[in-house]
Amino acid sequence: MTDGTARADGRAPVDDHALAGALATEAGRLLLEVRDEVGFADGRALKNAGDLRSHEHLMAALAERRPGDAILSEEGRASVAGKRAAGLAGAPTGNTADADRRTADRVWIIDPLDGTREFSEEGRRDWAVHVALWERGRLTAGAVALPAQGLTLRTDALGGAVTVNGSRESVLTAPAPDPGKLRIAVSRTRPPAFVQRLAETLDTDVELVPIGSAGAKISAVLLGEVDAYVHAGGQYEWDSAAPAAVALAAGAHASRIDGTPLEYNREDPRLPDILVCHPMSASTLLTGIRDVSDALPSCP
Ligand SMILES: Nc1ncnc2c1ncn2[C@@H]1O[C@H](COP(=O)(O)O)[C@@H](OP(=O)(O)O)[C@H]1O
Ligand SMILES: [Mg+2]
Repeated sequence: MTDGTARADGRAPVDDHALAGALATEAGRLLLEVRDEVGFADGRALKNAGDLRSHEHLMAALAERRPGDAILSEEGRASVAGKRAAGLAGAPTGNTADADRRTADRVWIIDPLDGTREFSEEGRRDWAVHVALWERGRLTAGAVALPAQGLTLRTDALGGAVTVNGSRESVLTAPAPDPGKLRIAVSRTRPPAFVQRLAETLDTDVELVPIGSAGAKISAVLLGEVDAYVHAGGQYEWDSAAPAAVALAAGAHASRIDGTPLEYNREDPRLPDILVCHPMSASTLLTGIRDVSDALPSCP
């Protein structure tokens, strides 16, 4: 879908891929400003300001550019609205009602600030903005901005993916791993307990690489900085929708850790585990995960 041809505001029509990329990049720029304005002395204040500013920017931009679409944002849930209204920041704009979202044809699934903890730590670059589009059962577009790295990774209208660095765009293809070696990205703060056992089980040299943010970890796989991302124990649709959309478009494997597909726009947004890697590594990792069998997901 595009904006249409004749726009009163003179803006050129933009496809969903370019729109996702532009919105994630813009929100990322705002987040860099928030870091400068608020500073790092009060981590909680910085996290709250970042979450809210990015959320409000994305909600307003989507309402303007795609007014008929539903939205599921981490920060637009009723539970978050209550918490924020009670605090300093004021209540955020709410998501589309669940019943309407569940029957909508087009749903934007957004995480205004993924890796909130890392965002609040001076010098860290592993945090992201996620903007994904789900249409009638599948992810059709997605963008992950890595503002502190000056990059946005996004899907494109040809069914592939690109890396955007300022005005430069280059084709993004998931790189194959070097033989005999596997660098597995894990959460810095909540690495799944079984991953160490998995590393010992595999018949290859495994290095576990702690990185913050699901979007930054999946981007690291796509940029060849690591070879896989394994997570279990808890996560939500907004944590993985946009990076999974980009990963699949870039030719990577992205699934639950039992190999079943990642599913989005469900009634319950919990999506607790994920594996992203090059397709060449998928069966080794899925088999290894199955062998350390208590790792298999407790599906919500
Ligand atoms: N066990 C868990 N339960 C719920 N959310 C989790 C989780 N582990 C990771 N996440 C979420 O997944 C994202 C990436 O986490 P991590 O950096 O630890 O890998 C974070 O999103 P947010 O930063 O948007 O809250 C984090 O909250
Ligand atoms: Mg998140």
